[in-house]
Amino acid sequence: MALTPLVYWAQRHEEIYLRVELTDAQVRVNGTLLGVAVHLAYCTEIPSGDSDLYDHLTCSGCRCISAQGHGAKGQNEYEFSLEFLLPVKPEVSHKSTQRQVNITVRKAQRGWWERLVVQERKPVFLAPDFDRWLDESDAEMEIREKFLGFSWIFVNMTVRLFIFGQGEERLLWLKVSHCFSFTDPIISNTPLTSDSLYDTFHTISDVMFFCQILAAVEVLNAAFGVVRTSVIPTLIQVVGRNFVLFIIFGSLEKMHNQPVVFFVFYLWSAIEIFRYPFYMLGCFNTEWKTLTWLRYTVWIPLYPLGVLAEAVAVIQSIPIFDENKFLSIPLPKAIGTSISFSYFLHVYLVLMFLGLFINFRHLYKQRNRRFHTKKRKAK
Ligand SMILES: CCCCCCCCCCCCC/C=C/C(=O)SCCNC(=O)CCNC(=O)[C@H](O)C(C)(C)COP(=O)(O)OP(=O)(O)OC[C@H]1O[C@@H](n2cnc3c(N)ncnc32)[C@H](O)[C@@H]1OP(=O)(O)O
Repeated sequence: MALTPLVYWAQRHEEIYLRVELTDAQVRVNGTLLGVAVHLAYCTEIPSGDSDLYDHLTCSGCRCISAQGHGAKGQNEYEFSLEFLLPVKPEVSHKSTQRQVNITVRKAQRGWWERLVVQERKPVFLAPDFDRWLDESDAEMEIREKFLGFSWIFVNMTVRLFIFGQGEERLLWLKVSHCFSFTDPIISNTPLTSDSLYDTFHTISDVMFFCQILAAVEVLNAAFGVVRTSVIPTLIQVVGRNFVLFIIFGSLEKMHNQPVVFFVFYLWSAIEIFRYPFYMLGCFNTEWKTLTWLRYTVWIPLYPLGVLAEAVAVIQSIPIFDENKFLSIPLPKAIGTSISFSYFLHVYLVLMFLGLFINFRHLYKQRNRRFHTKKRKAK
């Protein structure tokens, strides 16, 4: 008689994770012993007979899953069936180890399920997977905090620009030309500390540090498949921003009063006030067309401008790193000098434009995928 293994589960908005405890499990598919694997079948109703019958079944609204394993130890057969609360997609991915089988099932519709199975009393072999467990509120809190942080930054900077910018003797073009002055980063260091363009770092940096540390979670989310996004573009985005924030601005006091900080922070936050609400609505299966359009369009001018502003910051920091030797690599006394960090910054400038190219292409594809799929569906 087949035994029922312990099955642990957790969910995200798009996926269900099942962890089947099946020590040394081996599985037969069509009679062949495949080693550690799992034999899954979907059906619209719980299968009554041999689940091999359901092996290649594809259905648009699958509701249940059955898995069958063959344990090497004691030659036990293992089997379980679950009838999901809501439909799931027919594709399934699974990974087996010596101790367990991890199964990922995609929900047919994004959303948070109140429980996993149709019946209100959960089967005895089913338990929450506390290693991966997230409440709906946990999943949304992270986006909400980043959104609130970036909104605060954006609104604060806009208000300060209007209030402190008024009555200013300097003309804006002069400020911008200061921002783009590569030769003497100290020129604009001293005057007008009340000017919003010059004291951005002091007023905004704490919140920006907080938001960008939190943004590192986006890479983990992508890497562990919590959200449907590519790891490389996310990594480039987070590493690129954090390099400028922590190394260029954070570690160099002389950069703190540079107007370029204003432009970089403003451009970064300008996209996030659309991106995070777009993700938040997505969590509730809701779409607001204007917001979707803004999320997938505003980056077109913002991304190149953002990278350009970052490049200006990097170029402005080069003479400072040369002067204070911070992060330079000391060489043996016989050679008697050190390798300045500015050499790395020159290489980084090239990497930035490579990163811009990769992410621009990624966002362009995301835009096409989003709008063209929608158009096809509408037809
Ligand atoms: C290897 C390291 C090398 C380092 C080299 C460094 C070089 C650095 C150079 C580049 C430096 C760039 C610095 C940045 C500058 C700026 O930011 S300038 C300002 C303008 N910026 C932008 O416009 C970029 C904004 N950022 C992004 O868009 C993303 O970070 C992205 C990774 C670039 C793209 O996002 P992505 O997630 O891939 O696309 P989406 O279509 O939005 O999402 C895909 C699906 O995933 C869902 N989703 C994603 N996140 C969440 C979430 N947190 N919660 C819920 N859902 C989420 C999303 O809804 C999509 O799902 P579907 O709707 O079902 O498709």
